Amino acid sequence: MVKVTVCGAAGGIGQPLSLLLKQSNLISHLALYDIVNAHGAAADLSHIDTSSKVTGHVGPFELEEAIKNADIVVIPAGVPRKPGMSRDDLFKINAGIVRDIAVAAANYAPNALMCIISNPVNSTVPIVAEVFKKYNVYNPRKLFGITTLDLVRSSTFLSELLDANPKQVNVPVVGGHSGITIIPLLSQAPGTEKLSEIQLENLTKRIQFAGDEVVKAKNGAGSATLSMAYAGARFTLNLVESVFNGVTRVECAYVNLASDPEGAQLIHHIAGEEFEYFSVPLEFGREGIQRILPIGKMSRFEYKLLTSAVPELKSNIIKGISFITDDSKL
Ligand SMILES: NC(=O)c1ccc[n+]([C@@H]2O[C@H](COP(=O)([O-])OP(=O)(O)OC[C@H]3O[C@@H](n4cnc5c(N)ncnc54)[C@H](O)[C@@H]3O)[C@@H](O)[C@H]2O)c1
Ligand SMILES: O=C(O)C[C@H](O)C(=O)O
Repeated sequence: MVKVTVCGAAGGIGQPLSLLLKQSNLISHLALYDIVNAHGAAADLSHIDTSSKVTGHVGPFELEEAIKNADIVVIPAGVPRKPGMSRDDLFKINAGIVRDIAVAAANYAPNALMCIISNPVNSTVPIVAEVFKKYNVYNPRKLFGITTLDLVRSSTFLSELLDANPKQVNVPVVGGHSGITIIPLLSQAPGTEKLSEIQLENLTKRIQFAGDEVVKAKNGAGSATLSMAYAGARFTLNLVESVFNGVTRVECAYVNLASDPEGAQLIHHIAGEEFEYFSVPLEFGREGIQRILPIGKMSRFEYKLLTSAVPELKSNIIKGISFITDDSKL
């Protein structure tokens, strides 16, 4: 019996993500929460002939029911970018939205695995951690910023260059989830030794700024939704398989390095600096994060990317943490 609550379920990501989750037999209850239209989305999805029950919940008064005893809470709630905006520009609105959902989760589903999609992910994940700390229910092994879209894009773009099947092309992506903090470790993917330095640089930039490609193409109507729904479902279902079915899975995600102090040490050693959150390859297990896996060998170019990413990443993390620690009402 696995209950998954999607917060922001009526949105551009929320609806197709919920559709993909509805197809899984591993989920028994799919609870859709939003401040608008979640009853309609739930009625619609509930006609699909898979075994999970679907319920809809609208507005803060129905949040408790939506989130109560959830095993997994996935959060794609909040505003998306328009052309010319950075992910950090979304902080003003999305930080409060994610905080309020985290407070409800800390109260009504303190053991849930928390999967954060809302941007800026580099800051919203620390926000959830700090809320859970204030409520004394924090387990860093159960908190994830979903960066799967960076992995999906890396596989797609690299496979185009190599003329290969994207399903057989895997690139670890570490760091954070915004521009230069996205660090694809292309040197670890077989076949990239055939690419020139310029090709590797261009491909890296394309992966780092792929979100802008979609924002520009949508021309004011938002950012990636369908590819994100695909990525979010892949991540969530891998987590369900590991935690509830005992199948070991490996995925990269943006996590608190306190989830595995030994793994964290290796990362700090490579970076030559300490930071609390980083996207890393993870092995999932019954508790959520079982192990942070080594990030492996990096090229000199990738090492430079890491050095340039750290200041922005650190400032994003501090911004998220202080949003909660400076809030005396919580
Ligand atoms: N992590 C990633 O890789 C990634 C990828 C794409 C988009 N995103 C982010 O996901 C977020 C959602 O994007 P979208 O395109 O689905 O936006 P959207 O506007 O289409 O949908 C957002 C939904 O959130 C709902 N919402 C607003 N306030 C809420 C609240 N307090 N509680 C519950 N729901 C609330 C809205 O009603 C809406 O239905 C954005 O912040 C976007 O930047 C992240
Ligand atoms: O680009 C965005 O704002 C949305 C998302 O983070 C993405 O990478 O597509």
